[in-house]
Amino acid sequence: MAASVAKNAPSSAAGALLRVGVLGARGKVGSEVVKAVSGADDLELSAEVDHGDPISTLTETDTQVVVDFTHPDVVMDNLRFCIDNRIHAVVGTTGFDESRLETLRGLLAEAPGVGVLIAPNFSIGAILMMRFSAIAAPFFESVEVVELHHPTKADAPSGTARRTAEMIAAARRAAGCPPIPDATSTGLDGARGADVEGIRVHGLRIRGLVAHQEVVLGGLGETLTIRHDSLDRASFTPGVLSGVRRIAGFPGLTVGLESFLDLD
Ligand SMILES: NC(=O)C1=CN([C@@H]2O[C@H](COP(=O)(O)OP(=O)(O)OC[C@H]3O[C@@H](n4cnc5c(N)ncnc54)[C@H](OP(=O)(O)O)[C@@H]3O)[C@@H](O)[C@H]2O)C=CC1
Ligand SMILES: O=C(O)C1=N[C@H](C(=O)O)C[C@H](O)C1
Repeated sequence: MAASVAKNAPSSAAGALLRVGVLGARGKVGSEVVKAVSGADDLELSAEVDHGDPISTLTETDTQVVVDFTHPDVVMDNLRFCIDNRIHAVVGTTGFDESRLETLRGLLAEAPGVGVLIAPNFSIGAILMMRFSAIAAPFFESVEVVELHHPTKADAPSGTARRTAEMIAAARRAAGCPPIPDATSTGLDGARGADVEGIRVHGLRIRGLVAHQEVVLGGLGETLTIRHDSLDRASFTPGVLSGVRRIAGFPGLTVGLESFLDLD
């Protein structure tokens, strides 16, 4: 391990700038984060690391907080490095299931004071769309999630869709809702989408799109559609910067940027 104490006091408190490194710095979202960090008065861009660059740049540059927008296949190794080196991490990369989260909790237990935020979506509109969907879900018989993204997206369903479905399922369980009606007994595999805790999730990959989601709810003689559109990847950066500024105050694992917001 390169350091024995967490670098968990935002140095801006002492007048210095908080040193922020970006993993996936040349990617579609990472490059927007680089611009946003560079433009923030209280932050200093300490490292830009992309595929093929040495991750040790982070420790060599005394990076205090890392932002990761890379790929589901590499993010766990990146986080192992950060936690071992007592660097806080704000993670947008998707692909986190319960087993990955459990692994992170184990690693963080060995690194007191280090904070890791995993947020399936950093845009405020998407966070509210998820929250509104969970609030509405127990009031309707039917609910399904449709996510729509650019065709270069690595994973399906999107992390946002998976999390939305989990939140909806939890809200319906808590309210004692019966299973969603669906009489389908024949057809082609996949035609009804993926099943996330009893909630159907459908994925579209369409050239020209960025990141979009609809949650369609239905009851007796009515439907409600809750839709969010990220039209530009800049939509993710205010949430990322909030995470960067606050992560040191949240040691351990946090899932969802909403934990940092006052939504209740
Ligand atoms: N939470 C949120 O709000 C959002 C999350 N995302 C998620 O973020 C991730 C990235 O998305 P996006 O920017 O569109 O993808 P991109 O493919 O455009 O960017 C990923 C970048 O990471 C690079 N990379 C790959 N491996 C490593 C590594 N080991 N170390 C450093 N860099 C590496 C890639 O290089 P190369 O291409 O050469 O492999 C690429 O430049 C996805 O999981 C996506 O779902 C996206 C938008 C918002
Ligand atoms: O890959 C993307 O583009 C996005 N990924 C995240 C996800 O999988 O939910 C967030 C947003 O949908 C954009």
